[in-house]
Amino acid sequence: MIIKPRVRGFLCITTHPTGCEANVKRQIDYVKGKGPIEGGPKRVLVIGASTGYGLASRISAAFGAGAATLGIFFEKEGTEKKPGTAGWYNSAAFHKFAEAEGLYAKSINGDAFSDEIKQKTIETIKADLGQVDLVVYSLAAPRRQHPVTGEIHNSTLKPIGSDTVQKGVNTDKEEVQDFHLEQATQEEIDNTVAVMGGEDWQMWIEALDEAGVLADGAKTTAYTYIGEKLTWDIYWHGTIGAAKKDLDKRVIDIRERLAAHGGDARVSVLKAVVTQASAAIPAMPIYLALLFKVMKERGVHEGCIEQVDGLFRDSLYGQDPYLDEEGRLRADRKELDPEVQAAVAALWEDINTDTLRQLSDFEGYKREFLQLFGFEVEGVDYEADVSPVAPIANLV
Ligand SMILES: NC(=O)c1ccc[n+]([C@@H]2O[C@H](COP(=O)([O-])OP(=O)(O)OC[C@H]3O[C@@H](n4cnc5c(N)ncnc54)[C@H](O)[C@@H]3O)[C@@H](O)[C@H]2O)c1
Repeated sequence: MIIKPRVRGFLCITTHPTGCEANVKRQIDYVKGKGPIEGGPKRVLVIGASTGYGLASRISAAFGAGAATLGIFFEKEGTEKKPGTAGWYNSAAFHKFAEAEGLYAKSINGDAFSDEIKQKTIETIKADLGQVDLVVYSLAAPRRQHPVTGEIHNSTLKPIGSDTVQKGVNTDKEEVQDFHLEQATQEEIDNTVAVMGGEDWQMWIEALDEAGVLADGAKTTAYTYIGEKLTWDIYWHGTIGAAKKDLDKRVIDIRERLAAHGGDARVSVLKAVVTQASAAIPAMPIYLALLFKVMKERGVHEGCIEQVDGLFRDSLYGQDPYLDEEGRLRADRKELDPEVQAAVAALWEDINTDTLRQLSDFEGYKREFLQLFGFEVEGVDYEADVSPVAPIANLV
């Protein structure tokens, strides 16, 4: 089959297996090029392991620290007629490369919010690894069925306290528009916290700990974004920010639990990057296009793998971690550099449909967006026939 991109809003409904494999390979090569991660983890569980920051975490652990990895994700397999999701192909490629180097890799495809998948994970760890010494929590989901109440919570991306008008780019028409965003109701805030807050992270750690599968000294981290004034209305001060603040609350108990066995729990703050999750956030595409322009000009542009590889080396397993006053690990320092933020803010003022391409790196944003789905990846022959059926070796 010849597969071409078909973009619908913030999604691309087709994916390219060869392009996804090339993306994974590039990330592996990046990590290997940096050399081994001193004192890195050896048995790692990654929840949300198939795309974005979770995939980069799995790659950093495996190819930087030589770790055995167990990955949890929710993806769709391709058929002869229809491509699967990008995370499926990424994982198939990850398994292929890991196994070629003799690295243990197993994956579980299912709903990480459920008790069933937590149990399956625990059984797999017991059978194969005994225990794990790092748990990365990198889920980004639009909904969650609560395992106790059975209730389905849907997350929303809205401001809190008042309606706002936010400049954004209509990615279909490629026009800059004002988007009117209605303030969230309390119910919407609560539902977003239920999906993207820390309860599920805490449930995971409690279940793993009670089953005795966390090694002495085990660490865990969950990822967050804070950003600066430009995105605060929609992010940090909005519904998703409320969920992220819940991580900051929950981490205290999680840390206490792990500290009892010499371990640690941290929220890690990562920079804004293009992922399937961030493409759905209003104002993020335009912010990213401006941020790319400014950070590329300064030679400090980074994507998922550069961020996570740095987080592992400098902070999670570094001698002198970048900690903030709240005890979070910070990998977003270059994005929040006041000079970078001031430059983005100045461009933001002047951006409109006519100046979109001149003032921002919208082309770079679009390319990275398509690359998430395996398109526009260098060195890939998109005219070549490709099978959408790609098995994942060692799927539990
Ligand atoms: N993208 C950014 O700019 C950014 C910045 C800082 C922090 N973060 C945080 O990083 C984390 C990961 O986000 P991302 O941007 O890499 O997202 P992503 O969409 O690329 O990845 C989400 C992952 O979660 C998995 N997943 C979703 N629902 C699931 C379910 N029910 N069961 C099992 N797996 C499920 C997916 O399969 C995938 O592996 C999030 O906490 C996000 O807030 C993202």
